Amino acid sequence: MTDFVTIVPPARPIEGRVAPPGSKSITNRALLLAALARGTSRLTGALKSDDTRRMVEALRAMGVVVEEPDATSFVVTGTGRLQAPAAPLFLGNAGTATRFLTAAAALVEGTVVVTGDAHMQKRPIGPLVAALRSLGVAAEAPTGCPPVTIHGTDGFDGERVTIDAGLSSQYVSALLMLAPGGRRPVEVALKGDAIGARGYIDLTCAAMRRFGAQVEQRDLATWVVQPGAYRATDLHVEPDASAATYLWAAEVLTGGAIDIGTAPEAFTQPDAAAYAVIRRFPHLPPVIDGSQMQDAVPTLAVLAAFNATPVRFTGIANLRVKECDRVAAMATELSRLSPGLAVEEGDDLVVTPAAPERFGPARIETYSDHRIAMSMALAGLRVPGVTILDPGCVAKTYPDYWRDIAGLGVGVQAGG
Ligand SMILES: O=C(O)C1=C[C@@H](OP(=O)(O)O)[C@@H](O)[C@H](O)C1
Ligand SMILES: C=C(OP(=O)(O)O)C(=O)O
Repeated sequence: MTDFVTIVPPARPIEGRVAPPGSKSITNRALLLAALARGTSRLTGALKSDDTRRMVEALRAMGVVVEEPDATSFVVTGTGRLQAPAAPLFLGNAGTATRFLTAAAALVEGTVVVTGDAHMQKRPIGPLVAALRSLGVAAEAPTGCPPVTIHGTDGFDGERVTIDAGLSSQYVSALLMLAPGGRRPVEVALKGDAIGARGYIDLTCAAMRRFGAQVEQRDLATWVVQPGAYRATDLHVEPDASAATYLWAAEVLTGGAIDIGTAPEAFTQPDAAAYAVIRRFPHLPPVIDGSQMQDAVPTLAVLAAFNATPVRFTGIANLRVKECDRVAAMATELSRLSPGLAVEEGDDLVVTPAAPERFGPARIETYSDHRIAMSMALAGLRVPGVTILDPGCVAKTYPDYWRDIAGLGVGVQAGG
């Protein structure tokens, strides 16, 4: 990939068809559950990107057979057990793979080291490690972030675990997917009932049920999972809702019409809730609670820059522990387009739109964060001379992003 791309504002509204890739969240859940099941599962419509490749490589390192018959399918054959890997599992900056495999490592007989790149080594995992220990799993993460060492014993005896999911809902998903491997029913309880992106827990429960697990939600903060083996199954993965937000936003920013092949209400992922907000552009509400559609916040923040009135984003404190500190990154990068366009206020992001003549060309830092790259490129649909540095970082979840928007008639000039 080139060092940068410069976006050329389209002369006309963008019209056309493009299908976003498969859901990262569902693909990585399904890959793990298929690997834990005995037998062969076929996943179609799946995402193939850095994050899912990390998961696949880790599963292969634990003895799971994963075949790739075509560009969107995985055929996963498990034996019902994961083997201890010969080397640390390196998971790049894939939060889902890192958190889900840290918990699943309790089902291995032997030691597993879960680690990732420099960014991942700054993303907290302490609450998940503490929860595993309370279930009787020997695990340690001396820095509170990966690397994590787990001494698996092919199961665990604990029956109740309380988890502080304030920093990441992925801790809850990881524990839930591990839970059927326990020797007794397991109750997973939230410390407090506040949790960002509750919809990801629903996605986890749906995937678990699809693979034959019995999981029941008792109340807003408690789930009970019965012990039992996962069953191999075939699954068609729906498109990625977070990826869809860029296309929905491109549509309203240019007054165009983009057919993404899936109706907004057909998605089961939480970020699909962003559609209703996006359709209100240029009259976005003055306060947007981003807690239940976190990965869509960078997209919405770019739209806010061209809105009729200012927008405050609340409920986004945990965006600071994503691939980068997204609250700081969006404030800094939006303000390159027009000084003072976005500011941090506590953990909120406040975007105050500027008049069109006050926007100027800018080189946008992306901090190895696919969502900063993909969202800030949308500003280039309105502002001439928006250059996105390190455009290859989109490969984390949407490797064909630049090709797809170019296919809609947007000028994407590669350089470097
Ligand atoms: O469970 C999932 O698939 C995800 C949960 C969210 O993370 P957190 O739970 O860490 O907020 C989201 O940001 C991430 O992209 C995917
Ligand atoms: C936060 C994200 O990813 P993850 O936590 O899975 O690395 C994301 O895709 O925006």
